[in-house]
Amino acid sequence: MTQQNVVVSDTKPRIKRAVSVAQKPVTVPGRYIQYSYPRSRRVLKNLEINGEQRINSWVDSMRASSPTHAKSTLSLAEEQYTSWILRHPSALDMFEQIVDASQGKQIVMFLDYDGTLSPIVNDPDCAYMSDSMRKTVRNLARCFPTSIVTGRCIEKVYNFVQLAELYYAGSHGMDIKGPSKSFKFNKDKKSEEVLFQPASELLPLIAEVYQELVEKTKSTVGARVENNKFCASVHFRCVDEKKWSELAQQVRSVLKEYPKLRLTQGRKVLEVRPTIKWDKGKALEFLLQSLGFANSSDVFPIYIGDDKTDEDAFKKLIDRGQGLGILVSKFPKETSASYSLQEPNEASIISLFHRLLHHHS
Ligand SMILES: O=P(O)(O)OC[C@H]1O[C@H](O[C@H]2O[C@H](CO)[C@@H](O)[C@H](O)[C@H]2O)[C@H](O)[C@@H](O)[C@@H]1O
Repeated sequence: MTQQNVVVSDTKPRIKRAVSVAQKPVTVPGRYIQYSYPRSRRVLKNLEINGEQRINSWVDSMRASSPTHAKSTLSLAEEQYTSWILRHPSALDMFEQIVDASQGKQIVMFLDYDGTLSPIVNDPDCAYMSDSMRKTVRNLARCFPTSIVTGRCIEKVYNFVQLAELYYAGSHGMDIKGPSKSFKFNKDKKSEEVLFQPASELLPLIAEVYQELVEKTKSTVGARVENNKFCASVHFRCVDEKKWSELAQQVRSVLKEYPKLRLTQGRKVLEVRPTIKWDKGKALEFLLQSLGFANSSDVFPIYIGDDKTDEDAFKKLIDRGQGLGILVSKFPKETSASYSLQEPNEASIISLFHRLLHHHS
């Protein structure tokens, strides 16, 4: 089994790493500065580590994030929060700078779903988006090409979002669809067709591993496996913390038979996905290309996300030297996003969207 990016957990205030890493400023068009982590650190983060060791460290990191453990690090969190927020200031506080940087450029919006457009809840089937968020995203899509980029499969996320005018990149970007031809940003005017499925030949394999994961984990109370078409998600949120190691081992024991699949970590979830080099960052690039901005310097992509998997998109923006990433997080976290938005995310995200719309009108 190969593994990458198995690093972040849900609520853990990862202060020490977040503030101790020396960041290198990267100038981007506009008046502000983005920060990126030194290459050696990025390479280090992506090193594949022995599976067993990795699973143990992941479970340890989840334990440390549970409320009882988190209390002991709270004062540290408070102390160091100020330092983190200086590096990743609130996108609302920096709104004028964002507007200045995007001047004369086409803003293109990329939005993660869970934890960004909808609150994190125990039951993944109940992660509803509010009507006010839907209305605001609809308005946003009238002004700027807008995509949902999510770990969920397109069908599920569409049921929540219900906006036909958006682009959707489901299964961590492995299933990309465009909006119907009636919408103005669909330049090709080809309606609702599949734009890209880079791992389509692995569909039967994912279906098979999903069934095996269901079977293997059924004895663990609270465990849940979600079929996300090109990925499968094993949820830990409702499992007794004492059983997390056991559940992680169950997942690992299934995965070791599937060299074409790998494991990544999200918020109290392990995600099984193809080993192909495709992620939310690649999906962002693909969508920009589909929109006709492949080599354009007149585009300003804004990506908003809350999760480890969104970091690939934040990094892609830094590599392109365009636009900016906004991390939705209550706690300081190691991130390649330039700015932050804090929970309750709905209020702050809607407020940011309203300000963008107001400025555009
Ligand atoms: O890329 P995203 O849109 O952020 O999707 C990532 C995963 O999100 C969902 O799980 C997360 O949200 C659930 C509902 O709030 C929560 O119960 C779970 O603990 C979180 O990990 C979704 O269920 C997964 O399939 C997505 O891959």
